[in-house]
Amino acid sequence: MGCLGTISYTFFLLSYSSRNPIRSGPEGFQFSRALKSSSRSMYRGLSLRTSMGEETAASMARQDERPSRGIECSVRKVPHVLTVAGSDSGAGAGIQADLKACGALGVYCSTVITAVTAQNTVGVQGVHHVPEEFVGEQLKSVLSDMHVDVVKPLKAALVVDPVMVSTSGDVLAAPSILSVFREELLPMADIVTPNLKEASALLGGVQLETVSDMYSAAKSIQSLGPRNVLVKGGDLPASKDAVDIFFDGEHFHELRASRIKTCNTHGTGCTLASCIAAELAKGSSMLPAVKVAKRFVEVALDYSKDIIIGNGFQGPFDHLFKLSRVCNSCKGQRFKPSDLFLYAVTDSGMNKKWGHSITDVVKAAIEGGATIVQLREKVAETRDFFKTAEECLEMCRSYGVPLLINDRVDVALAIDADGVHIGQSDMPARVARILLGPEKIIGVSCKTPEQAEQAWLDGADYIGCGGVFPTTTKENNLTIGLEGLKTVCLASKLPVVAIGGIGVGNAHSVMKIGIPSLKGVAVVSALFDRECVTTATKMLHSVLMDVVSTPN
Ligand SMILES: Cc1ncc(COP(=O)(O)OP(=O)(O)O)c(N)n1
Ligand SMILES: Cc1ncsc1CCOP(=O)(O)O
Ligand SMILES: [Mg+2]
Repeated sequence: MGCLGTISYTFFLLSYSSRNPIRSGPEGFQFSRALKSSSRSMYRGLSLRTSMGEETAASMARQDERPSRGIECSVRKVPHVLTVAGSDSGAGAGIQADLKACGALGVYCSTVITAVTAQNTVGVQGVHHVPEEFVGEQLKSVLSDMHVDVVKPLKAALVVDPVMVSTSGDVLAAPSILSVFREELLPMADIVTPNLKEASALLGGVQLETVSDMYSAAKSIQSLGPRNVLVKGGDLPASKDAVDIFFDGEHFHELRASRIKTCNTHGTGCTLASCIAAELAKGSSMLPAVKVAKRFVEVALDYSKDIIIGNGFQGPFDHLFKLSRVCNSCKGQRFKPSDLFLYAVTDSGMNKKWGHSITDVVKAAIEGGATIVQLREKVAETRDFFKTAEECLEMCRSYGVPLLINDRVDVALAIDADGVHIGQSDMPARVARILLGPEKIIGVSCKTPEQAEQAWLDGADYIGCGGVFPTTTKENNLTIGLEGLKTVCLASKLPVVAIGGIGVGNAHSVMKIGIPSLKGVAVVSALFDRECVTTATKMLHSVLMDVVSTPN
C-alpha cells in the first residue's frame, strides 16, 4: 500500500509583519484580490460534498491517484495554518514568528510572503515588496497542492492581524490601506486582532484610552463585518495587567494576563494571531483559541525576559522555550567525561541522620572537590524535590558543576537541570533523550556489556557501572565486583563511572583497573554518611588524585 497522504485543514492567517510598512491602497487592493482569486480557484478545483459517504469515496479515489512516496504510512490529520505575511530578517515577527508559534503549538504552517523586510531589534532598514502576481503564485502553489487531500468539507478561517501602527507608535501603513481593511478584509475575517492604535485607525482616529473605550471599539469594529474582534490593550496607559477585549457580536469577554516586565516583546501581535490560527486549525472554537493564544504569549514573554538578542530597544522572544536553557547550560560545553572523576550522589536519609540540609551538603561536596552532583531523593514529595532541586541547581551553577537528577526526568526538565541519571527500570534512555533534547546529560546504570551497548545506541552520555562492592545504600543490588566492572569498561563505547561501596579504602583499587573508559567513582555514603561532608570529599579526592598522578 502506498502512502495515503495527509489530510489538511487550512486556515488563513492574514497578517503583515509588524514594522513591515504596507504601502498605499492599490497594493492592498491587489493583494486582497490575489488572495480572493487564488482561494476561488482552489474552491473551483475541489468538489465539496456534504455527505460523508460521498466525501470519503471521493477522497479515496483521489488518494489512489496519488503517486506513492515509497513508504508505508497511514492517513493522519495535520492541522495546517497558511500564513500570508511579511518576512522579518530579525525573525522576531512576521512569517518567522508565525512559523515558530505554529511549530510550538504543534501545527503545520505554510507561508506566502508578501514582503521581505530588512529589520533588526533597532528598527526597519528596508522593505522589498513581493510583486502581487508572485504573491498569487505562492498562494496557488500552496493551495493547489495542500488542499487536494481535504476529505471533509473545507474549513477555512481567516484571522486578520491588521498591522498598521506598532505598539511603539510606528505608522506601518498608509491611510489608504484603511479602506482595504474596512471594505475587503474585515468582512471576510473570522477574527480581527487590532492593537489600540490600529483599532483607533480603523475607527477613523477615535481616542482609546480606557478599558471602557476598548469595549466600544470592539463593538464598532465588529459592525464592520468580522465575526469576532479582539482589541488588544497591551499599550493601554496605566494598566497593571495586559487587558484585551473580545467581542463575538453578542458577548464581551475581558481577558487579562499579567504584564511581563521585558523589552523582548517584538512580534507579540503576530504571535498572538498565529496562535489563534493554530488553535483554530486544531479544532478549537474561537474564544478558547484566543485564551490559549494569550496565555502562550504571556508564558513565552515571561520565559524570554532575560534573553538578549540584538542591541536595540525591542528584542524578540523565544517561542520554543529553548534559548534560555541553552544560555544557562554549564560553561557552554555540554558534557565532559572528566566531570565523572568524583561523582557525588546525595541521599536524604543520610542527611536526616546527620541533620544536614541538602543544599549544605551539595555545597560541602563541591567545596571538597566533587566534580558532578546527582540528586537522588527517593522519598521526597514532588513539590519539595522540585524546590530543593532548584536551590541546588543555583548552587551548582555558581560553582560551574553539573547537576543531574536521579530518575525524575520531569523534575530535570522543570528546573532545567543539566541532565538525569536513569537505571534499567526507569524511563528508557531513548525516550529521556527525546524529552530532554540533545543538550542534556544522560547517564544510564549498566551491569553488562549489552546494557552498555544499548545505552550508547539510546544516546546516553555515560554509564554508571555497579554495584562494584556490596553496599547497604541500595537494596537488592547485584554486586558485579572489579571483574564485572572491567568487562563493562572494556566493552563500553561511553565513559564509565564506577559505583557501589566505594570509599577512601578501595577507590584506589577501582581506578587501578586502568581501563581508559573508566573516568571516576560515584559515591553516596563515603561522602554523605559523614559528619563533615567537605572533609570526607577532600579525602576521597586526594586518593583519586594519587591514582592519576602515580605512574603504573
Ligand atoms: C552514577 C550512578 N550510577 C548508577 C546509579 C543507579 O541508578 P539506578 O540503577 O536507577 O538506581 P537508583 O539510583 O535509581 O536507585 C546511580 N544512581 N548513579
Ligand atoms: C545507587 C547505587 N547504584 C548502584 S550501587 C548504588 C549505591 C551506592 O551507594 P554507596 O556509595 O553508599 O555504596
Ligand atoms: Mg533509578
